[in-house]
Parts: sequence; structure tokens; C-alpha cells
Amino acid sequence: MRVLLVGGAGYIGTHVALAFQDRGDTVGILDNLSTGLKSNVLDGSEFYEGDIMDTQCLDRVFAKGWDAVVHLAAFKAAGESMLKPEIYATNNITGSLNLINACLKHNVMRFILSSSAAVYGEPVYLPLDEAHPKHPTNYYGYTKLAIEQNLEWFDRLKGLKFVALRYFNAAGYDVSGKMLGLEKKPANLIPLVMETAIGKRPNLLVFGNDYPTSDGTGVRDYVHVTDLADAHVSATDYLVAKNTSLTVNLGSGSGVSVQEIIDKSREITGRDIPAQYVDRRPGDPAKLVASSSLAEKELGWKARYSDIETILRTTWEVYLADRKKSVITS
Ligand SMILES: NC(=O)c1ccc[n+]([C@@H]2O[C@H](COP(=O)([O-])OP(=O)(O)OC[C@H]3O[C@@H](n4cnc5c(N)ncnc54)[C@H](O)[C@@H]3O)[C@@H](O)[C@H]2O)c1
Ligand SMILES: O=c1ccn([C@@H]2O[C@H](COP(=O)(O)OP(=O)(O)O[C@H]3O[C@H](CO)[C@H](O)[C@H](O)[C@H]3O)[C@@H](O)[C@H]2O)c(=O)[nH]1
Repeated sequence: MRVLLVGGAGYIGTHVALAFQDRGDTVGILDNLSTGLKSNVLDGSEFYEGDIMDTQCLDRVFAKGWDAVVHLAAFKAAGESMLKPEIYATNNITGSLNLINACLKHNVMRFILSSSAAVYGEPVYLPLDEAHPKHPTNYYGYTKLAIEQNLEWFDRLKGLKFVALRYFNAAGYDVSGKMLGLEKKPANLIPLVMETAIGKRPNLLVFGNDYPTSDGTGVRDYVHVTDLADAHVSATDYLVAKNTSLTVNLGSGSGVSVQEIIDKSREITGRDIPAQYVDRRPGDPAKLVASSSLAEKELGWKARYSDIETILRTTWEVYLADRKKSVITS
């Protein structure tokens, strides 16, 4: 198969590229390198530097012929989306509509979306299943919901078949130890904890310790990026075999608090990780935990590496190696 990964030079996309390549598919990567890195592009893949806002560029890349498109390109910082909703609207929503239009124009009728747990908002019950009400508490989550809803319309009206993968919190690095998927400017919790451990940051800011959780800090479901990558291959096979659309959660099923991440990271790294407790970040739900039983049933997917020990260990190994090689740019 020829699979186009849009946003494939980013953190998750690089791991997805490896999963497709490992089983012999041809991978193309379209990325504007706004947050991704050229050095993340795997040997043997086709690389097109370009932007999903540029419809002529999309025409050129789609002319190469693809069996499926995996759409990972987006801005992803929930906190930032509350301050700069306009850039999230353009890049995430308009960009996705451009890509959907390119798919229809070039007859690429299989679409895999990087969606998010952020579509749900504050949980009414846990674990979250796919039927849970969707009332995003941050604008980023709203953009993902809007893209999903458009995909449903384009399925009904034009027969575009999609799998929306609602990732919970992606974390960790390649379990086989390949140094891939490095980020220009990490902004998620675990990378920031590691930057603090390595001495790049004086301390970690903990956004709120008065949540209704066991220790007062925010709880998330961290899912290993190698597990996420595998799901994209399964989702593509699903579309080929079933030609029907699907929306599924991808999570570990366990909730881990910010404080637990800090404590466990201190243990694994053997480093002091100073933490400063500050106000809650607007738009953050207290607790998100997934039920992924639908992904297991439909895709045969199960998290294999998403225990917090493996997640933190694979991340720390990359940060230590980076210290030696100075690969992660700041
Ligand atoms: N990291 C997470 O915890 C998480 C959780 C749920 C969903 N997601 C989604 O998964 C996807 C990948 O996330 P990631 O963590 O790898 O982030 P990332 O920032 O590392 O990757 C996004 C990639 O898309 C590219 N890109 C952005 N806008 C583009 C545009 N207009 N045209 C072309 N390329 C563009 C970037 O350069 C980057 O390489 C995103 O859609 C994100 O919303 C991430
Ligand atoms: O410096 C920080 C950064 C984060 N946090 C806390 O750590 C938890 C995780 O925050 P992240 O910013 O790492 O991740 P989010 O849960 O906000 O969002 C992430 O996971 C979502 C899915 O659950 C999305 O898809 C989104 O793209 C991705 O960034 C939250 O409780 C947050 O308040 C801190 O305390 N300090």
C-alpha cells in the first residue's frame, strides 16, 4: 500500500511511519515542519515539504497516488488553544477541510484521523466510552470534534470512509530504542518533566492541585506512542477489509496523576525534579480515562506498552541520549 502521512514528521507521525514501513508499505510524508523535524523523516519514505493550507501543494502531492491518508497535522496544545483559537480554527479545521477536499478530488477514499480525548470535555462518567457526551472544555477539543463531524457528513454524502482515532495522552518513545519523533519545542507534561530532570528547566509548573482527584492534581490516561502507531496500521486494514467508518478511543485504561508522574520520574531518573504548584490551566478537565474496548473489538487493538514505567523509561532514555548527541533543539 501507499500511505500518505500528513504531519508525518511530528512526534506521533514518525512512529506511525515506522509501523507502516515495518510491514512493507510505502510511506509518503507531507509536513510543513512547523513543529515537526526533517530529521524525523525515515530513510526510504517520500518527503514533501508543504502545507495543508496550500491547495496547489495538495494537488501536487495527491497526484502521486495514495491508497489511504493519515491526517496527523494539527496544533495540539489545549492550553494555547484557549488563548489563540483563531490559529487552531484555521490550521485544524480549515486545514482538514482542504485535505478532505483533496481526497475527494483525487479519489482517495480512506482517511485516518488523529482525533483526541479532548472531544469529550469534563467526564460525566468514567471510563469514557465513545458514546459519552461530547462537550469539549477547550477549543482544541472542539476543533477535533468539528473535523470528526465533517468526516461523518463526507461519508454520508460522498462515501469517504474514515477511522477517527481518539488518542488519549500520547507518551513514550519507540520501544525498540530507535531515536525517533523528537520534538522542536515539547509542551506536554512528560517531556517537560524530563527537561526539568535533565536540567534544561529550573522547575516544573503543576497546573492545579485542588482538583477532585486522589492527590488534587490532574489525572490523564497515558498511552504509549508505539501502541498508537500500531493502531493506524490496523485502522487502514480495517478500511480496506470493511469499507465502513469507525470512531474509537485509544488509551491504556489507567489514570495517572501529575504528582504520580513526577514521583515516578524522580525514581526512574534518580534526579531531583523541583515542582512549583500554580493555578489550574483554563480548559483542563480534572480526569480523563479511556475505555478502549471498541478498538479491541473492531481493530483487535490492545495497549501493550502503555504502563507508566515503560512510558517514562523510554522517554528518559531518549533524553539521556539527546544529552550526549544534543539532538532535541530548544
Ligand atoms: N500528542 C498527544 O498527546 C495527542 C493526543 C491526541 C491527539 N493528538 C493529535 O495527533 C496529531 C499528531 O500529534 P503530535 O503529538 O505528533 O504533534 P506534532 O506537533 O509533533 O505533529 C504534528 C505535525 O504536523 C505538522 N503540521 C502542523 N500543521 C501543518 C500544516 N498546516 N501543514 C502541514 N503540516 C503541518 C507539524 O509540522 C508536525 O510535524 C495531532 O493531530 C494531534 O492533535 C496528539
Ligand atoms: O507543564 C505542565 C503541563 C501539563 N500539566 C498537566 O498535565 C496534564 C497533561 O497535560 P498535557 O498538556 O500534557 O496534555 P493534555 O491532557 O492537556 O492534552 C494532551 O492530550 C489530549 C488528549 O487527552 C490532547 O489530544 C492534546 O493534544 C494533548 O496535548 C494536565 O493535567 C495538565 O494540567 C502540568 O501540570 N504542567
